[in-house]
Amino acid sequence: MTTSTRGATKTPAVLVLEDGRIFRGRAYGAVGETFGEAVFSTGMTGYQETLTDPSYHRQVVVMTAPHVGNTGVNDEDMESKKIWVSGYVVRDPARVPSSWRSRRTLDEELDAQGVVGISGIDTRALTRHLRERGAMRVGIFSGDTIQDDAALLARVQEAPQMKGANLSAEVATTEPYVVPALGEKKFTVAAVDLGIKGMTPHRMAERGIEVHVLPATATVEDVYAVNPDGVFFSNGPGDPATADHPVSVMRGVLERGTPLFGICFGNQILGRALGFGTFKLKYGHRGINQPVQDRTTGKVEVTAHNHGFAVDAPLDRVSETPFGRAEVSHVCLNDNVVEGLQLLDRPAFSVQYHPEAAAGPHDAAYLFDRFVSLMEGQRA
Ligand SMILES: NC(=O)CC[C@H](N)C(=O)O
Repeated sequence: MTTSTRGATKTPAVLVLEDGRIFRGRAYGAVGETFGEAVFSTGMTGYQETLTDPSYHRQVVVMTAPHVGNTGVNDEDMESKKIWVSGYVVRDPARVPSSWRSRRTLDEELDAQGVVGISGIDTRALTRHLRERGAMRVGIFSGDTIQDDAALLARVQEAPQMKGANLSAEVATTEPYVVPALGEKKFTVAAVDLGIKGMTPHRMAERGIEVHVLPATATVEDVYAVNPDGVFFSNGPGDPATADHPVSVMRGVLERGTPLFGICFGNQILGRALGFGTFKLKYGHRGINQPVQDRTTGKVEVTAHNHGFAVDAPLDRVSETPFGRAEVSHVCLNDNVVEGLQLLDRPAFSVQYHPEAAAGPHDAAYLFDRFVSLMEGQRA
């Protein structure tokens, strides 16, 4: 058990939404100011994985779970080397975390990494506001950065929008690296890192895959230089409409007919490579309790999500694309948003959600096995 050395801070903090709504609370984590897109996550657990998911870069995450920090921070559950959220909003922070794995409090960790947060606000009212009005820009200000409300609002309205943001290069590795297969090596996969979570190569390694993680700037030649049995495109932050380079690399992979799998941003890139559009959802899907139907089997799975954009593809028919026939393989049962795509004439598929399950239920783990089957099929 770790007890906070910081204690419950009394430093005032203000959260200002771009439409002028204001919430007042207390500083949580670092004291200062921050800006981003306000989004809410409905996960009751898994805050460490959320905070370190690079797809949250430039987003201020509002937790709908009222009590956050209960299990502190451990050294095992990070999905990348640092916290990527640009701000963190909680209602009631745990003062004394309790877990045998805890090493520090969440408050201390946020402070150590310079992440500005706010606590003690009505996160339910804030979430309802975002649900009605849509995701929007937000600023959090604490300590000396607090000015009069009009001045703070003007600052928020100057902050960059998420629509049109090209962010993969800001989070992805700059150097290639290899995640070795666990046990016998059966396949080699080139994984294009657009903001990859650590659990994803691990899930492949568990299946005998040696994963060559490549920078977001990798070319088709870089991908084939590792002599891959399959190619993977990762999750990542930003607007998929800006991801022209990965789209052209993916088209090169589809032309060659190498088995291909994409997750989240990777699904949006497959959508674009096939000629579909992408669009911004009103407030997105974030959490670990989202129902999805696999239309190829009819089975329903409960899944982890983190996306603010989606693919615009027809649900009711097979589409003709430059790479043959394609269909929507998965759909979200809450709102009919496209959650997966598959090609019928080539070994390629993707999902909009997170089968790596970090955090989240493991219902969708079969998708990694599907990728393995495609690679086995190619060898047969
Ligand atoms: N997790 C992801 O890959 C997110 C993809 C994209 N940035 C979105 O918000 O929809």
